[in-house]
Amino acid sequence: MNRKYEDDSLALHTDLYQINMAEAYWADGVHERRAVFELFFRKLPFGNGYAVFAGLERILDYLRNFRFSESDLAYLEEEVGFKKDFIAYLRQIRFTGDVYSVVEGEVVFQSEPLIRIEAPLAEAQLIETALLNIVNYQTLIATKGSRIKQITGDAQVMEFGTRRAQEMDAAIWGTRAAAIGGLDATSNVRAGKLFGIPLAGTHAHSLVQAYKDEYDAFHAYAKRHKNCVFLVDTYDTLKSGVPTAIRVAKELGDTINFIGIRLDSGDIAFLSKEARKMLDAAGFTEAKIIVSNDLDEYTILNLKAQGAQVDSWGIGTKLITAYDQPALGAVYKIVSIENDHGEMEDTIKISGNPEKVTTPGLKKVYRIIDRENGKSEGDYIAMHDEAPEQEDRLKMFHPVHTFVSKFVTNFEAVNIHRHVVKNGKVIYDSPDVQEMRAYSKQALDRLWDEYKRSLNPEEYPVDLSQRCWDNKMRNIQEVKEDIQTLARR
Ligand SMILES: Nc1ncnc2c1ncn2[C@@H]1O[C@H](COP(=O)(O)OP(=O)(O)OP(=O)(O)O)[C@@H](O)[C@H]1O
Ligand SMILES: O=P(O)(O)OC[C@H]1O[C@H](OP(=O)(O)OP(=O)(O)O)[C@H](O)[C@@H]1O
Ligand SMILES: O=C(O)c1cccnc1
Repeated sequence: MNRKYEDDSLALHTDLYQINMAEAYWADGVHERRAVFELFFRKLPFGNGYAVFAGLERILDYLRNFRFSESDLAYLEEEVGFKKDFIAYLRQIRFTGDVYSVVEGEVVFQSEPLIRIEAPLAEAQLIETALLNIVNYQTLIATKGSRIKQITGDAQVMEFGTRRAQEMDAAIWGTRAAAIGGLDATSNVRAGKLFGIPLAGTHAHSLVQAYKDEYDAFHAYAKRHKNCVFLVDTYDTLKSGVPTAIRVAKELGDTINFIGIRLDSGDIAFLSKEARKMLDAAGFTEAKIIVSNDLDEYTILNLKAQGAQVDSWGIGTKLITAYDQPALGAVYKIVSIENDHGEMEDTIKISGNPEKVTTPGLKKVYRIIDRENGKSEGDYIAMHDEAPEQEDRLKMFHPVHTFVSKFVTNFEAVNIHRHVVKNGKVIYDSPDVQEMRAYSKQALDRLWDEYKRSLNPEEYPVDLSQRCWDNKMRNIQEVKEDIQTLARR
């Protein structure tokens, strides 16, 4: 397409209001003030007891390349109406701040900062939308993938969703996120190439229809493919598909690896049990039964309860589109800003809903791990200069229902963030997706089962330190007093 402005940067992948705010900061001379922003979500998705973080690699790439291209600047000036002096400022802007983030595959929870940005105010503001865009989607899909994997256990799960994803970017990054969450393979070849995710796949009904009958289709496929999975539901699964697959597998013997069959319609529980009997009776006891068709963790759980004989699951639409909850709802909030005297000052956003009141100040998040059993007791948000790892006894209390509290002893307090960008330079090398997936599995092993069940899990504690809580209350009080003073004027 012949566009007037080339699509050659991601700097405009933002909301107009971010640029408008940056202009106000710049015109007022406060754009360079140090600011701290936190990215977090308030409610776990899918009614799950945890989420799996994903998106960091793309964020780092975005920050590394953050700059307004000449076509961006031309567009902003010519079409949106920004003035030349501000355009000149935008021309030279780069991301020069610091970023602290949890790693991809990390198990994360509600109301805790996943990413902390410490940067000049205007820079931190301009990157908000892209960061949220990336984390909201990727973390959502990684979590959905992890939820599915909790139900399927060791059985192979393949990601089949590209055709149904919300466009190409979603397919690619969603596939990657699903793999981080635990999926074993993908049918998306580009995702295999880019991220090293193992590829898997069978064939479609069109192959059978192109040859008219299953016998010829399976033979044609087997001529060029050693590993064969035959799709058996084009005409009649039990009368035609399965018997033909068995016949072709017998005829071809050792010349192929008859991996098994795929079922893609009908009553999966019934058909899989019948197919299993037929395969076993024919001597193909090792042949696998692969199923697909609008599956998600709920159908899979139900199918397993019905005794479905399934070795491998192919999951598309409901995973890649996060069908039952299309948005994570992560937000990006300022918690501290440099004042006129060059000191950092906490800032708070008040809301009638206590869960929406932000927690001010520069903070760190610790995972409190029981030294005896290695399990996570909860996450603990403390002011940056506290050192919970040096305490013997830690009081943990619910940030809203403060009477819910407990003391922990004999624990390890692990800072869950890594310093990933320093003075604008990326200092963290993302591991490959398979490592992230393994890391996520390990992180989940440290969670009690009560937090991992797919239905009505227990709420994992994400608590504030006493100082953090006191600081929050003080900030609320100060805002109230300021409002009263204003009202008296
Ligand atoms: N035994 C079962 N118990 C519960 N759900 C099942 C069972 N078997 C299949 N399903 C699910 O029921 C839904 C059936 O959908 P639908 O009626 O559209 O499929 P179909 O008519 O069999 O096949 P298609 O329309 O794709 O050719 C799918 O989500 C499938 O995963
Ligand atoms: O069902 P999903 O979880 O989205 O998995 C991907 C689906 O894609 C293919 O279907 P196809 O595009 O041929 O459509 P159909 O099977 O629904 O007719 C495949 O046969 C799966 O059914
Ligand atoms: O390989 C498969 O079987 C496949 C791939 C994409 C979508 N549905 C099925």
